[in-house]
Amino acid sequence: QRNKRGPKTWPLVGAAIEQLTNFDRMHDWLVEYLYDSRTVVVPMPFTTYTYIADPINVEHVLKTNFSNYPKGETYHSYMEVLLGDGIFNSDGELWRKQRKTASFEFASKNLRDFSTVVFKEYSLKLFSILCQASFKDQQVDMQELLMRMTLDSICKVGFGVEIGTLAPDLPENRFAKAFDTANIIVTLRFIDPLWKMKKYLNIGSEALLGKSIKVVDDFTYSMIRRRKTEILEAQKSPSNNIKMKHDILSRFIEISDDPDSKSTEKSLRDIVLNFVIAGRDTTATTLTWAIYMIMMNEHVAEKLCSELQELEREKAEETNTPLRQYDTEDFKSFNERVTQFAGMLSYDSLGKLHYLHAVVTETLRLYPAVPQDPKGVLEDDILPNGTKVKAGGMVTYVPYSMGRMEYNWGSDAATFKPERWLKDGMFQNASPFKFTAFQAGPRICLGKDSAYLQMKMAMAILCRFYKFHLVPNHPVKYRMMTILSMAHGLKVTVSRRS
Ligand code: HEM
Repeated sequence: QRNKRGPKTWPLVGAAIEQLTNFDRMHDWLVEYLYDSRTVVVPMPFTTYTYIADPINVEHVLKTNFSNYPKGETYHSYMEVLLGDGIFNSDGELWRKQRKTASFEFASKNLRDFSTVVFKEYSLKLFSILCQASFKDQQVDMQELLMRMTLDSICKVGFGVEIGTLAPDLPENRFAKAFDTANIIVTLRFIDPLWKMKKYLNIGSEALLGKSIKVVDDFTYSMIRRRKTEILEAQKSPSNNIKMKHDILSRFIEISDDPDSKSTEKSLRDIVLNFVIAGRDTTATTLTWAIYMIMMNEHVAEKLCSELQELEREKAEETNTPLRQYDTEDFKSFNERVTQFAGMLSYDSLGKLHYLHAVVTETLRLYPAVPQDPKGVLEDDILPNGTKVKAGGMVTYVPYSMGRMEYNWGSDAATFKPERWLKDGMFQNASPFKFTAFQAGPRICLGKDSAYLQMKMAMAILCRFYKFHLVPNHPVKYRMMTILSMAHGLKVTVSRRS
């Protein structure tokens, strides 16, 4: 096999041995192969995985021959217990219908306005926790805090409910804990060959999964019932002036054919949980890597802070309101000033922060929250570069590798350089088939704009007023999961900026 590109293969087991021995560093293992050849074929026992990093092949799989590359039955059966038949976990007509309705809802101004208020509120809660830590000189785990922030936010936007995991004493919440446990266990099914047996016998991780799903379901169904009652009351007595809610669940109840029907409860449950799963870890993980990137690149942190100060000055001038003086040693004046700054942040003003947009996008190029994304193959096909793929195999586009390839980004591909996204100071998009952090084609991420809104809100508030410092010797590496989270969290100390 000396002249062959790709991992070493053996009879029967294919390349499984090399892949398993590199499991913990699999994303970088793929980078090494995809660097030499843009497509890597990895034969495994009973199937073949084809990994692709060339935008031409990616476009073929995600768009041109989209119908040949569904999520597939395996993915559906592993995830069904948590995601049901929600948008994330369905193909064909079932997916198409949900996509249409959800796209319409996501474009709504009401949802956007409501999300902006929620994202600001929770970014400020995180700000307060960091403020306490900075005065007490305490270390914090940014990843844990950001996970709490995005969970609280998506529960508010998704169900219209406060679950409060970001309260100052960082309480545990039954739903949050059960949701996290369920999410981890279904993900582990992909590498645990014994999960079906454990499920049948109701033992170990599968028994715990069953219990966690029950907690998640009880909570979700009680929310659905509560919202339905509120909506029916509001519809019955419009004169009472009961305000209609803008959370995703309420919107879907309102548009369902018969809001009172029991049959819609399961699909409503699936809709909401699919949004929680799609939007929570992805956003928190990206924010965690973004904080890490600005810590490692001080000039970026400074440039970002300058852009935020510039916005502050402009807004103060526009509204003829002087900026409040503050003293970083004085808790009260420091907090009053951040409240003033937060008041200046709206959907429109965040839209003007081109450097911040570039910082977040550059983070996603090198640390995409979904580092690889496999698709099933329905029928034999030939990719544009001539690679043959067989029905029943898997084709995986690999955003983590794609972002690091010189053939995609030039000789400085490995460097964190937000400027690559700017032309005359304005953010310029790249082709979604080259920058694939949000996928591309008909199934491109539906929450992209919402995610940017939340990430920019949080980054603006935090990076204007804090400097982050990595705790010495804290190991930063990814955990091998479907989401690119940090294996040991991100331990930092925080200092206040004048
Ligand atoms: C940085 C943040 C985010 C990233 C990197 C991201 C990335 C992705 C990716 C790669 C997919 C395709 C997944 C697949 O093929 O299974 C996807 C799909 C999706 N995302 Fe996001 N996402 C983010 C945030 C969000 C948010 C905040 C929401 C909603 C609140 C959301 C909603 C969705 C939905 C509904 C889909 C399924 C679309 C479909 O299958 O038609 N995402 N996202």
